[in-house]
Amino acid sequence: MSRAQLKICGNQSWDDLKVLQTYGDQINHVGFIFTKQSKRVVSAEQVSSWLEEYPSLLEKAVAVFLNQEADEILQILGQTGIQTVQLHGNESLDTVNELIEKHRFEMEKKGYKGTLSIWKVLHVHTDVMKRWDATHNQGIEEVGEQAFVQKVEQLQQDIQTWVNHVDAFLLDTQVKGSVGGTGMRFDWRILPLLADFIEQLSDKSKPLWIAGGVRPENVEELIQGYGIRGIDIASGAEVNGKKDALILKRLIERMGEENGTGAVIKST
Ligand SMILES: O=C(O)c1ccccc1NCC(=O)[C@H](O)[C@H](O)COP(=O)(O)O
Repeated sequence: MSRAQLKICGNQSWDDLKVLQTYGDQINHVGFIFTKQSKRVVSAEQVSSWLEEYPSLLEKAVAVFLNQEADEILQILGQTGIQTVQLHGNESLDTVNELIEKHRFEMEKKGYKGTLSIWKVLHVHTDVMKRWDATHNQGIEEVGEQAFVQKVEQLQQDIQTWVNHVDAFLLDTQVKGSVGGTGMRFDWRILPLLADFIEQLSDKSKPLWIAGGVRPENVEELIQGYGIRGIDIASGAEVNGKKDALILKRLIERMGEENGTGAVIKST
């Protein structure tokens, strides 16, 4: 039995990292966002100075990008030393392959061994699930269910496309007009259909992270109810845009000491 894993994303300051350090052992990954489209954007200079101060965070660090060129991503990785990237947009397989190749070349040139770890984000739109729910309640099942089934099939197709090219999947809420870090959850009833699918395709070895509106009040539902083993939070650990020690404490307490089977995707 082991704890579900925790990633705290969108860290923006020394103060945020100081708060995270208090719970260092319980936090498996810390995320930094390098897209200007985020209100939580940080620069490579800032992050490398923070990681110099807190070197134990380097191996936990995840660099988040949104539809950026391979060369820009590589430059930021080179400056910060981060080796895990979260691709949050509609990046193509070509971009990912270019990224992997160029990263390998750079590492070899420097005589380093490290390999790049790639997490692909898949977006679950709030609208489709709401429509499915609403039409179900009104008994017009066919239209709503069709939209739901189409969305599941599309996500399953995306999983199939990416499964052999990435190290982990992250599901996040897609809200019209926003790109991430929305603080809104998607309809988690879709989870078994996607988690089981990933499990079948990847022989249980592909971690699945859930983001979007997770907070202390609902994290148990994800872990106990859906067997999820990777929890990703930005807004749900903040007060006025800053990471908050009390919320983190509550979150970690709610996640429990030993809260599952240790399977990364889901317990069966
Ligand atoms: O958080 C952002 O501002 C953000 C902006 C653009 C792309 C990604 C972004 N966040 C990445 C994350 O992994 C967040 O943790 C995830 O979106 C969940 O956020 P939240 O619902 O706020 O917990």
